[in-house]
Amino acid sequence: MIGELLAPCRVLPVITAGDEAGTVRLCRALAAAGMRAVEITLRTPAALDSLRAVKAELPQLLVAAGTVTNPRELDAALEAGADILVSPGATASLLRAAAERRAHFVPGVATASEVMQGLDHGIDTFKLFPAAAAGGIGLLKSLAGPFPGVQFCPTGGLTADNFRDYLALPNVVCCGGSWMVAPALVEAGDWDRIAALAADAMAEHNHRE
Ligand SMILES: O=C(O)C(=O)C[C@H](O)[C@H](O)COP(=O)(O)O
Repeated sequence: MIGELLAPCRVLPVITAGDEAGTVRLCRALAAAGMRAVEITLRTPAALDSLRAVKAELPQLLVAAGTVTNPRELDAALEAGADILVSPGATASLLRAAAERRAHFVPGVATASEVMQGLDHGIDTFKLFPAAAAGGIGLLKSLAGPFPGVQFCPTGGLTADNFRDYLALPNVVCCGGSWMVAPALVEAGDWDRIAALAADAMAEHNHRE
């Protein structure tokens, strides 16, 4: 189910929200360039209000809350209207809370044991985090053996140059990354570059469909 939501998104831009208006503007540019989903990390004071504003202004955009690290944040993100909850990790309390709320939860994993803990809670789609540092393409290929039904959204260390190599793997449902919303681009208001990187992320190239 969550895999069906994520597959058409291809790339999930990981946004650190500065303020509501700026985040809406950024998300509008990403949507205009063809992106279908964004992840707004709960790392800044403006994150939840920004998420709420993006949901109100751009209802067609799938909005994930990122950096959800405990059940309190999970509830706050759901209350703000998040469609999906993404975490860098997979604690027992988060897995339990997400199951109780029947939320679309994508826990972060980097090992086989963490995947198995998620499977025990009925989860089959995970964020691989930190993807590049944890083993990247080689780790994903290795995990495909014991976990044939499991899909990953690798995030952390992906770039405009390598994300297609990740997307081409059969067990990768989509990729996460901040390269098209890098703070330097956002602060400089380089909307053309942001739009070009976003459009490139959505271009088909060699992605399996
Ligand atoms: O806070 C989270 O939940 C995260 O997802 C951590 C990082 O922001 C992403 O992994 C993006 O990483 P980069 O694309 O390497 O910038």
